[in-house]
Amino acid sequence: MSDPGQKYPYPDALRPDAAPAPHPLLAPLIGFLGTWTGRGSGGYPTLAEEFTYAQEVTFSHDGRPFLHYEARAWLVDADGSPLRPSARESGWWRLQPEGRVEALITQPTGIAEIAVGRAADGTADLTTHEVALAPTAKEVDATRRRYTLTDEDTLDFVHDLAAVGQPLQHHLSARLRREGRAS
Ligand code: HEM
Repeated sequence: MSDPGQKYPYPDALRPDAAPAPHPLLAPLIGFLGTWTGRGSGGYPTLAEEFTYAQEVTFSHDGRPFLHYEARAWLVDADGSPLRPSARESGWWRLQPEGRVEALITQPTGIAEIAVGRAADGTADLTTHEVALAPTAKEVDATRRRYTLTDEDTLDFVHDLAAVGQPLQHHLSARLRREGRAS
């Protein structure tokens, strides 16, 4: 009989050379696997001030053709000291043939996004397919998320936002470094 106390037997992998072998459809984004940390800045016309933030982003896989995505940001002061927790989100990036991506991303602010786009050679460009809002969430109409591996240890991220009556425009940019590498 199987042991009812057994742990989940299929842990996620954070590296392409770790088990399980990555699914071939992950190939365009294989360089995204791992944990990334870095700094960014952001703003929006409705906000009184620009802000600086730090972020930790993780992409992992379990051998199937999707990535598990997790991101946590916190606001920092000019010295980089933490001020308070900020945006968090997690989800699934489903890789399709020809580098097509379908991403499902949810946030504790009551926003659930489905974004679609393309991945190729260490870049991903995703735009909103649908947004679903919890009754008390802020109004978000669309986003565009661009990720670029500028080298194997550097991931640049730009996020545009159409929300609270404003047209699609810049909300965030960040440069993330692979965890464990000098910044
Ligand atoms: C690294 C990730 C992010 C950071 C650091 C960040 C930071 C901020 C900050 C500091 C504010 C001002 C309100 C406050 O102080 O909390 C804000 C507002 C907002 N953000 Fe973000 N954000 C992030 C990601 C996102 C994402 C992914 C979305 C939507 C999909 C989003 C949508 C909004 C909206 C709708 C507002 C409210 C604007 C308003 O009411 O005027 N943010 N964000």
